[in-house]
Amino acid sequence: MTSKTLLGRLYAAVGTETAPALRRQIVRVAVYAVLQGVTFVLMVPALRALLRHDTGTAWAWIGVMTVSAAATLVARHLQSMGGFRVGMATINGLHHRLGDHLATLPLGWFSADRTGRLTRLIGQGAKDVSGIIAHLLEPLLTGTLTPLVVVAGVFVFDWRIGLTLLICAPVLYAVHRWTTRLAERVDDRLEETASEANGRVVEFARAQPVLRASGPGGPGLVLLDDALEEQDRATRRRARADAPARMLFGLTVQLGVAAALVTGTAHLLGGGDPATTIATLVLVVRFAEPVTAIAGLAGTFRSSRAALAGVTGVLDARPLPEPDRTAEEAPARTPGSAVAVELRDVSFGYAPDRTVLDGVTFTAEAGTTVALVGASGSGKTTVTRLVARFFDVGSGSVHIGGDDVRDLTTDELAGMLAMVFQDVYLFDGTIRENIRVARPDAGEEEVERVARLARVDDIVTRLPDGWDTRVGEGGAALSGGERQRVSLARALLKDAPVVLLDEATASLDAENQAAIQRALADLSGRSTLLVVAHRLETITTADRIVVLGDGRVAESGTHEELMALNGRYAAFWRERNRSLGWRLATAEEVGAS
Ligand SMILES: Nc1ncnc2c1ncn2[C@@H]1O[C@H](COP(=O)(O)OP(=O)(O)OP(=O)(O)O)[C@@H](O)[C@H]1O
Repeated sequence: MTSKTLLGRLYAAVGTETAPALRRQIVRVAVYAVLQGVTFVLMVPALRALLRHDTGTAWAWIGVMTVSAAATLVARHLQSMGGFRVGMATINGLHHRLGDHLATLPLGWFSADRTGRLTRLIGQGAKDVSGIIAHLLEPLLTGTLTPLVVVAGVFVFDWRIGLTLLICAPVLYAVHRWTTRLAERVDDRLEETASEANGRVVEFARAQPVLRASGPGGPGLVLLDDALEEQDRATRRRARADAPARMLFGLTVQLGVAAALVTGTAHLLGGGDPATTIATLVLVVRFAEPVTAIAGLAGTFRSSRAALAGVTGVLDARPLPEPDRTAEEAPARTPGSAVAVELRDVSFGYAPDRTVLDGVTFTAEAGTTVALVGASGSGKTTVTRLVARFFDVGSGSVHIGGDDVRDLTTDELAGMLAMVFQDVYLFDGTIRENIRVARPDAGEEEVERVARLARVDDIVTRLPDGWDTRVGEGGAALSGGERQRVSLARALLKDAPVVLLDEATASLDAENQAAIQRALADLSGRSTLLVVAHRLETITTADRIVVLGDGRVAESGTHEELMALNGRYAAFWRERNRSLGWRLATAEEVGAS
């Protein structure tokens, strides 16, 4: 990445709030870089006068140089303080910008791997971006502006040496670009292998029960080993690529200096003024210092580039289009009353070449319970995600209360829905706080009522500090079924017009089954319930069953109607009953023995 695109991206990333402060900081650093160059240049007339034994003129120039050096020091102090200040403001600003932007992104954007990368981005990434301002701006500008001022000064004193340096500049730039590109290629590979290795380590830790069952040296360990070895190889390749790149750049700079020396010496031998030439050549050496410093920072440049790319990648993610109207123009609605959910000829695929839903049409009338049934992968969960607008449909439309979900703002849609999905997230707070998230102004009795209905009170009595027990990050202190019960309590408290429920696929214990049943009974009538149903009880008691197959609605009706049809649903039902019967029989046998 060139300095220009780095700065351009930096501007875009920090946003309009921090951009003016960043601009001022760039000016501060630029003033410092130019002053530093001017101080270097002032050395030439001072040195020339000394070489000519003209002490009076020399002292005058040394005086001017001292003033310039003092100004450089002040500028340096101001830019370094500014760098720190603007860097801190950038971290804060980026956290807010990322937070605000994330809140507008479709829920479907938050896949597991993205969420993993986001954690790193918000912590380390924001720091790395602010590091560009605090630590990279200075070498970047002093590595370009200071040498430019030096070259201009050299021109004033000896145009031949100046011209030699000017000819070297594009060569230097080309070599810098070339070596950077080479190193970037190795870097990309290193980044890839590091991500792969990180993923494998997490997988290795998470999949311990499975891996242990497959014995030592099992496939998990082999995969992790391979990933770590690949990362190791990439690290060594980078070290091998880095050193020659840096050496090549340093060599080019030295060649430039040597060319200037040769030009100067030739001029001297041809009868040029020795004082001016020698003083100018001393200045040339000054030209090399900041330029060479840039090469030493190549690695930092590249990691900053990666951090910036990560941040801009998130900030560039497109939010779902919001309707172009004010809150007052929102469709009128009776609060708390159930509304119909309708899918009209909906087609959708996660990837363009793979259709998951292909012309799905059905209606869940207001206040009814609709069970979505179908083979694994038939798109049941996808239907609920489209209703909640995790993604927008490919074609067709989804309506809630008669309105296309795309015509509702994110807040309006969120206000109408309660979601009880399998991957329930609980905040690291108490259970009470976790339920209350659904409706912060709910009274104490109401919270306790819904907790009883979802049988959260049973969980509470088992916990060491009862209601005040913290549940750990993500609800780690609770089992999956218990987390879902807290989530059910949230849905009950929210009393949303539409409730989307993804029943656990794993067979539930009696307590969790009872919790779901009571919650569903409480919600039915008051809310429209769309349930990805796995339990036979939920399915048979639903007002309507929608059977998905081959991306379409294969059958739809009540349990009795579908059984009479003797099609896909009847086959599914017989199959489920058989497996359930087998399980019950086994349980009885176990009990009898
Ligand atoms: N985030 C995703 N990205 C890409 N493909 C996905 C994603 N989520 C689901 N799919 C694919 O879409 C298809 C439908 O998945 P969906 O989860 O809706 O099925 P389901 O009927 O709910 O399955 P199950 O009963 O096993 O939960 C599957 O082939 C699945 O692999």
